[in-house]
Amino acid sequence: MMNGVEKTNGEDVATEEQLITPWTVSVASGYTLLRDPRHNKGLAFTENERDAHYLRGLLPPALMTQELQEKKLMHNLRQYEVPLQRYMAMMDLQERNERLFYKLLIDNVEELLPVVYTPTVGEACQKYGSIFRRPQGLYISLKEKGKILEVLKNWPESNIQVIVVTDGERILGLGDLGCQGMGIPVGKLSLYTALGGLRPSACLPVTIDVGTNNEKLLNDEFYIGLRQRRATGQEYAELLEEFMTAVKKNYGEKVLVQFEDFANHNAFELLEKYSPTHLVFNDDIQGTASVVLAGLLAALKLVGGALADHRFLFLGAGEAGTGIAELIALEISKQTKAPLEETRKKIWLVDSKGLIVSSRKESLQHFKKPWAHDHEPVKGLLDAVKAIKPTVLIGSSGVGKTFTKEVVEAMASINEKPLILALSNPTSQSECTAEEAYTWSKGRVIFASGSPFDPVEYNRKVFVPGQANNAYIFPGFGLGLIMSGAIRVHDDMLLAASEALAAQVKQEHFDKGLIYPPFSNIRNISANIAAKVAAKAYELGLASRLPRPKDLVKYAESCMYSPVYRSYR
Ligand SMILES: NC(=O)C1=CN([C@@H]2O[C@H](COP(=O)(O)OP(=O)(O)OC[C@H]3O[C@@H](n4cnc5c(N)ncnc54)[C@H](OP(=O)(O)O)[C@@H]3O)[C@@H](O)[C@H]2O)C=CC1
Ligand SMILES: CC(=O)C(=O)O
Ligand SMILES: [Mg+2]
Repeated sequence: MMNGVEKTNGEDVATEEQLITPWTVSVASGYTLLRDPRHNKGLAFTENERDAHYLRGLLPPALMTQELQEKKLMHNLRQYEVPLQRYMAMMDLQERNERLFYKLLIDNVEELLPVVYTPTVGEACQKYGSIFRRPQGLYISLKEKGKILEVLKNWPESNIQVIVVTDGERILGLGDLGCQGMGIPVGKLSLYTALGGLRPSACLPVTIDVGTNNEKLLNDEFYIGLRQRRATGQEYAELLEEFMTAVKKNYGEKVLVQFEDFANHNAFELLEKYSPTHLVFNDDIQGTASVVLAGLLAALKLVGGALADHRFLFLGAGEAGTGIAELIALEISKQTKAPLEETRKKIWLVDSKGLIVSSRKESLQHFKKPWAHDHEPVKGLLDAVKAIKPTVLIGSSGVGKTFTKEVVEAMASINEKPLILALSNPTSQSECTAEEAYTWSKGRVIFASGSPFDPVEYNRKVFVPGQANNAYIFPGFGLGLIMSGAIRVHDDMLLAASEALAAQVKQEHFDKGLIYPPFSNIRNISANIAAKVAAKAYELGLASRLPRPKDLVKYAESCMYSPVYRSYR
């Protein structure tokens, strides 16, 4: 197929009573063709195409291959020293020539991921009002209440397979960025295509705007969102309900809705509410859990023992922290046959008030209650490390510089090879830098972080930090769901994705101290994750695409979008 997972829902499904949008389909040519990012090839249009499509004179005479265009653009991008300028150049390219954008991203993934994704996308969201040029997704605000189905029909594509939606309340570790959170669904979906092979036209970025509590944005004359404080309670729930209903009605049961960067007081509730009726996935809770579990499973080769032999301590007990904790407990429970209530006891979490212990249970949010184990109260992280003596320390608080020298030294005094994951994004919120982790542990730490760090030289040895980011999981996970026609997400699919990712870590990676494979091989990794997720969907009876393809890895690869230019007749 080589052009993305095939379309799943027919276009003419409206009944006689339903209103429809009168779309016409026409062949782009001439000036319009050059301005159409999906079909534009710039100087790569051949002589024949220039004749046949009325392009003569609209282009200078030179012809360029896509490879040469790529070389030129990479050269140009590298001239920019300011990361945000690179981001804007990439967004301009996406709006000018989509295939070239994806070719660049796929072929230079390690270099360009930090540009279109964390950390730069964080800064882009903060300044989105100033850098905004063209809308790249759908904005659904309180003003659209009662009209969301119509709004969905305004989008030029009707065969949508994945929606990434945010309400902008917890953008990375940067807090409430309101409507400017749009950079996140746009960035995540560009990875769906580049890393997971979904067709760009099948991807829909959505930002739900219910206001913002960010005073700075409310007072910013360039702010692009509703200038009011956040709607909550019934008003919020009704808008979300209308959105979820409209999405299913418009795109069918098999459209995947990925919730992204919602604040935890809504995230858990939305996931619980819509899991039974929709194909939904919360990337921050579930995708992060799967990627971290994969890293831990791989790391056992370096630190020894089984997962059940380890003790885990988290700084941060929100979506990421408790999501990961629950998946670790589930995996240990599957491996040892011990009940979840028992396996959870190997896992401890610290929130802004200190260690989560049973004496705090009454006042805890519901997602923290399972982690309130018997222990005397402990205030700070350092004391918690000393009290719990974890083998694994995971940062998921969104607060930077919290893994201090004392904390890392304490981990290194307890463990020969301490495992430390600083998950918070972007780089400014990272719990510590890679250099700090290697230096303070005297080169003994196994370290990975949510945002990328360069390799570090310590004591004449080069250490390569891995990137523990859900970007390893969600593109392949989503591909697996879509190619199998899955109708629901199941926890066992998350475990399958973790195992598939962990299996991709080879000896050469372990030798460098890595617990994740490099992103340079991500499309192959995604195909393997997709195959395992799809296999699980078939096994659980949740797959609707029948018969089941025999070789799921090959099938996944055959479904993946290729950015190579097509020839026009
Ligand atoms: N690497 C990756 O793939 C991913 C990384 N992340 C990152 O994780 C971070 C957290 O995200 P998420 O879990 O969704 O956020 P939440 O808001 O759901 O959770 C944050 C948690 O951190 C706690 N916390 C805040 N400040 C402190 C502090 N000073 N000391 C101790 N605990 C503190 C909060 O405590 P309290 O409950 O008491 O307020 C809360 O439990 C973000 O930076 C995000 O970018 C998220 C998803 C994926
Ligand atoms: C990576 C991601 O999803 C986050 O930081 O929120
Ligand atoms: Mg996120």
